[in-house]
Amino acid sequence: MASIIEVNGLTKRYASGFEALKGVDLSINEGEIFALLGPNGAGKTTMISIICGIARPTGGSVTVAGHDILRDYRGARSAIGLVPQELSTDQFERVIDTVTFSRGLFGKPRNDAYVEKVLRDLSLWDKRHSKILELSGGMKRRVMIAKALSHEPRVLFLDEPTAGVDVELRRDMWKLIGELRQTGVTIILTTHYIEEAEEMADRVGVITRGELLLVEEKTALMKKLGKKTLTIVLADPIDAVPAALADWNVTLHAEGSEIEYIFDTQAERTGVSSLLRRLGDLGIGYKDLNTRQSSLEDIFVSLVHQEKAA
Ligand SMILES: Nc1ncnc2c1ncn2[C@@H]1O[C@H](COP(=O)(O)OP(=O)(O)OP(=O)(O)O)[C@@H](O)[C@H]1O
Repeated sequence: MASIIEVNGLTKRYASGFEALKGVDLSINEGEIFALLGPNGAGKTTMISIICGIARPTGGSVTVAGHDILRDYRGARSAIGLVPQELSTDQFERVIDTVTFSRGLFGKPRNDAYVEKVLRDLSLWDKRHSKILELSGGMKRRVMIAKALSHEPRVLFLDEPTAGVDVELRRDMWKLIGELRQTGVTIILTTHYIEEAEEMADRVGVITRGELLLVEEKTALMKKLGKKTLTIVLADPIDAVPAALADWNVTLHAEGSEIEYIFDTQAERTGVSSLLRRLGDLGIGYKDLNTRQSSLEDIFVSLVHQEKAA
């Protein structure tokens, strides 16, 4: 598959001396939806800002559609549409004017038919003469996307496209992003929400503390993520995990009153029923059981641990 973005050995050290990116290598395939996942402060915005020419790298190189972001900034930038996290648009402007104007900023000749298509695709055509301030939050977000698409970019960056929006709007946004992909545009989105990546991405990259820990096909990653934690609340606390439970790799918590067992929900045998049977055999009673899905946080933690162990 042809790549549209090539990031090589990218580093960023802020003036404060803080190293926000520590040598990132990444290749984005043309036409894919790539989700960049990471906790707060991982370096997602820094990376996007560098690719989009808003921040300068300290080292390494980036090309977008073959254009080096430093040597050929204009070429690289014109291949990119950026939808920032915050709404940044003149509230008093009318929808169609702001989109037309954005196109002009990139030196593209006026093309009313294209602007109409973008507005229709984003269900904004009926609102084209409305002032931005008259629109709902969801529509404002769509105006931001329309602006980003106004100069016909080949890559669209969406920084936290659904941060702080309700469930319904989030679903609408996912549908919309799926539709945009059908038009051939490559989409890179940053998110905290694992479901967002699960719903949309072809590939997922996990970044933490300035390092890209992994880049994987979503389906492969989901297999890894299909883990749950079972908490067994014991009737009476125990001092240590009995040797007879060694096969389950359980851990003791809450001063010996809870046993935790992490299991793979995709596995043929999760080990849950045999664990409970073994507890019964050992005469260890329990008064409550609960399970929870591994959160993104858990996944990061386990990835970081794996990384350290390796
Ligand atoms: N201008 C700056 N000067 C110094 N440090 C900065 C600057 N901008 C960002 N940082 C630091 O770099 C790190 C990465 O920040 P960045 O905004 O890229 O993270 P992020 O992954 O986008 O986080 P979030 O999910 O919170 O948006 C953070 O520790 C942040 O404090």
